[in-house]
Amino acid sequence: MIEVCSLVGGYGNNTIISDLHLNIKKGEFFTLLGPNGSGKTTLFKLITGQLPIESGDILLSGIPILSMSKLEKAKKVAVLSQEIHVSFDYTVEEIISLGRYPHQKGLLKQLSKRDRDVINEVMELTQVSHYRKTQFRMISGGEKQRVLLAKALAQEPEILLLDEPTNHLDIKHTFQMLDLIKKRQKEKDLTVFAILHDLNVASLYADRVGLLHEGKFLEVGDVNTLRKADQLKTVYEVEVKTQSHPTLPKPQLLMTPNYSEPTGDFPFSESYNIKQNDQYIHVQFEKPLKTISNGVLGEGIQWLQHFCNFHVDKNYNCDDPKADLQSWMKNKGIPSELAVGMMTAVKLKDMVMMSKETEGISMFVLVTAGVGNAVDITSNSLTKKARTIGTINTMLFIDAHFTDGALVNGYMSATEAKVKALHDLQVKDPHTHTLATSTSTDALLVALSQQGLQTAYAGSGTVVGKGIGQLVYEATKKAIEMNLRK
Ligand SMILES: Nc1ncnc2c1ncn2[C@@H]1O[C@H](COP(=O)(O)OP(=O)(O)OP(=O)(O)O)[C@@H](O)[C@H]1O
Repeated sequence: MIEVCSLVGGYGNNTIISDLHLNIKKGEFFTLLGPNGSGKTTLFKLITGQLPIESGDILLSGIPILSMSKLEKAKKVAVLSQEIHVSFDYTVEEIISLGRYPHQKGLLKQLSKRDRDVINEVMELTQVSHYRKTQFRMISGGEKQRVLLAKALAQEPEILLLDEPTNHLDIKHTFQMLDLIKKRQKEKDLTVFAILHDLNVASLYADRVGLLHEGKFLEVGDVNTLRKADQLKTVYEVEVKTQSHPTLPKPQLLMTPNYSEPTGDFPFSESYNIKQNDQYIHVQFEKPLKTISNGVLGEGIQWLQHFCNFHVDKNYNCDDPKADLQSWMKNKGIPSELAVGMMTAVKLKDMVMMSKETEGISMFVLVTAGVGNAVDITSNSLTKKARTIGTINTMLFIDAHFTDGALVNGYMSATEAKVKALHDLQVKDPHTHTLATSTSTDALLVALSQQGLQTAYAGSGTVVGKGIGQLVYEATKKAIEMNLRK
């Protein structure tokens, strides 16, 4: 649909694009990426015909652009560039009507019924109908952008060329505009070529991306190209870390500024405060800790500062435990967006706290344990809703610096230690009478100060993993023994 072969172009003697090849398929959403000055706009202008080609070819729908008349091109291609040139006092509707010009017939070039239908449709689509009679110059930059997109769509093009279409838009309108273009791409098999600066937005919408570097493609590929952090560092000269979007299989990039707050090590053992009463346990740190947890609140991997375990009645009706925890925390002045929230029917005075130092790494753990809902995870029987007191809640705090992998390792080590405690105490699944491996609603958090040298492993083959194992084992065993004695 768009074929670029051995393209060379630029400004007079200043060649910017050199020997560039690109093939964009019909119905594809292609995004051109690259740092300032890499040649994106120059390539865009070569494709739109605003700049003359020095050598090479550009074919649109199989036809060389040099052999296309202006009208022929306007029937196939619509352009939305950054520069807004509207010099007359047109209304919004009049501007959009200009998009129908290539399709109008006869000398008088009047709008037909079909033209009017298309104009109304694109106005509805871009949500600009309500200012159809307003002067174009009277609307905001973002609204102008939507009107110009409506004009481009009114052309009913096969190819849509966009130079930073979301430049003046806020987040809501950026996503609204790209959703709309995406919908049009899918419904009308529209081919989209877009320059975007925001790599994360590009990752969410593009089928393929091209990374332009000094007038040449460093790589053209699907959005997973953006997972290559080293390549992005070469091009953009910034440190990036690629992560996956939480709900979509798409990469998202996180930048680390060269500037960082002067932190300095904080004295771990003096930087927290524990509040414990019949209602709740609240561990508060002076600084956020990197935390992995399956808590009702604060789940996944996050930087968090408050760690809470709330007591509930054993008949507690947990329709919306998240909302309950948020409101309880609000009452206590705890910011729930920075907290892990757990619940237990175990009496909180039976909490066990233990600490340990392993090869200079300090750690401490808080465990509340009930085993009424003990489960053998390998058995077939599925436990119904828990009716008795029986949850093991574990909060483990470590003064160390773990990679994300080590964080997962640490989580495994703590879990393995809990299972060993259950086995050594011969806790059984009441349904199968086999040894239990957990209770049906256990919660665990492992929180790290992220101070000192980075550790990549924290499994059973490491000193820190063993330390976690021994500490969690001792504390869990003691907490279960207290519960069993009741
Ligand atoms: N009108 C011009 N005359 C001469 N050189 C130009 C002209 N416009 C751009 N250039 C040069 O061409 C090179 C590429 O510019 P271009 O605008 O294509 O980059 P870009 O990737 O679009 O950058 P940005 O992200 O900043 O918009 C730059 O070195 C620029 O100085």
